[in-house]
Amino acid sequence: MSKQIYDRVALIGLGLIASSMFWAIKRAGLVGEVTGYARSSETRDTARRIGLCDRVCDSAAEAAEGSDLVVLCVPVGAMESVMKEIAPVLKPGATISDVGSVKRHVIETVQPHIPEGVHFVPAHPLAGTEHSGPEAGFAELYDNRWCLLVPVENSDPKAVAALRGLWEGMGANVEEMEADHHDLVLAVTSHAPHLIAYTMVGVADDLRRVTDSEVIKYSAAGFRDFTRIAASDPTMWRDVFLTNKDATLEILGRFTEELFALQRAIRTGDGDHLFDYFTHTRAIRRGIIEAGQDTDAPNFGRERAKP
Ligand SMILES: NC(=O)c1ccc[n+]([C@@H]2O[C@H](COP(=O)([O-])OP(=O)(O)OC[C@H]3O[C@@H](n4cnc5c(N)ncnc54)[C@H](O)[C@@H]3O)[C@@H](O)[C@H]2O)c1
Ligand SMILES: O=C(O)C(=O)C[C@]1(C(=O)O)C=C[C@@H](O)C=C1
Repeated sequence: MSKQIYDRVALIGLGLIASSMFWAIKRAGLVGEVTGYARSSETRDTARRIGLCDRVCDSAAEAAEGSDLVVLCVPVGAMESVMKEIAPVLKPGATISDVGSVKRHVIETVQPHIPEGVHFVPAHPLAGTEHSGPEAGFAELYDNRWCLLVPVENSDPKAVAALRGLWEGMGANVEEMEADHHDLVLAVTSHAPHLIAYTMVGVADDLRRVTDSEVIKYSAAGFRDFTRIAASDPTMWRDVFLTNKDATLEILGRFTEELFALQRAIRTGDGDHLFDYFTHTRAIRRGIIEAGQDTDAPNFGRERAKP
């Protein structure tokens, strides 16, 4: 039985996420033809050179025309303008999806431009690395990782089912989630942690210790992890914070309160507070492991598997 889910899929924006999708799609033979478009001619040239996409097009509209599924893989702040550009060429019955890290903003800016008869099923794969661009992708990125589908009101069940099939075929575990809830959950699990990592590395640099070779040489795993995360793409993360403002600010507010409490405990020598707090957080980590939910990037850094 054929595993093919769509005849033609267009990937708009050929970076880490789109290139990983392409290799994963090819690995499993999920799509007849994959077209692709990126804004810069340099990226399009690179894509052609490494065989990323069956056909690399010179405009988003050319890539989207005739496609059964178009996936917007650009930074969240660029989704609306791409959607406006491709809207006139979409074929009736096609599905528009995206991979943006924020969902409410994407729905508010993209949905108004979806033509009558075209389906819209936003999505977000919870997998990535600090690398970006067309050469950063690899087929295993989504293996055993979550992909959240965030259907809008009146999303066509068949369009949702087909997209679910595509993500499952790429190796992901799929669940559905409501947009505001998604944005709050991601503010806790991804957005605030990234901001904290950016800050920590910035603070260390202020102290002129990051570039000190001894600090790098002897830095413990915790700080190394911060520097990895703080190397993530500036455009992508600028857009995430500007478009998930409320949830991120709420979580950062709570974070600051907890931090102040810990700061006070250190200043006043309140060892009980510190011990109880760390005992509580250790129990959370152990609970995650016992529930089999440890998502420590098992696929980070693997070689890209060519189709
Ligand atoms: N990197 C991650 O860890 C991760 C994880 C999940 C979801 N996402 C989301 O996926 C999307 C893409 O992220 P990525 O990591 O692949 O980024 P990336 O920087 O690797 O790639 C983005 C691509 O989009 C192109 N682009 C930017 N603006 C464009 C425009 N206006 N028109 C056409 N192309 C344009 C860039 O040239 C680049 O090729 C973002 O919305 C991001 O929030 C990222
Ligand atoms: O593994 C990483 O480097 C990531 O930052 C991936 C990560 C995350 O925070 O978990 C980053 C952004 C996303 O939208 C989804 C996944």
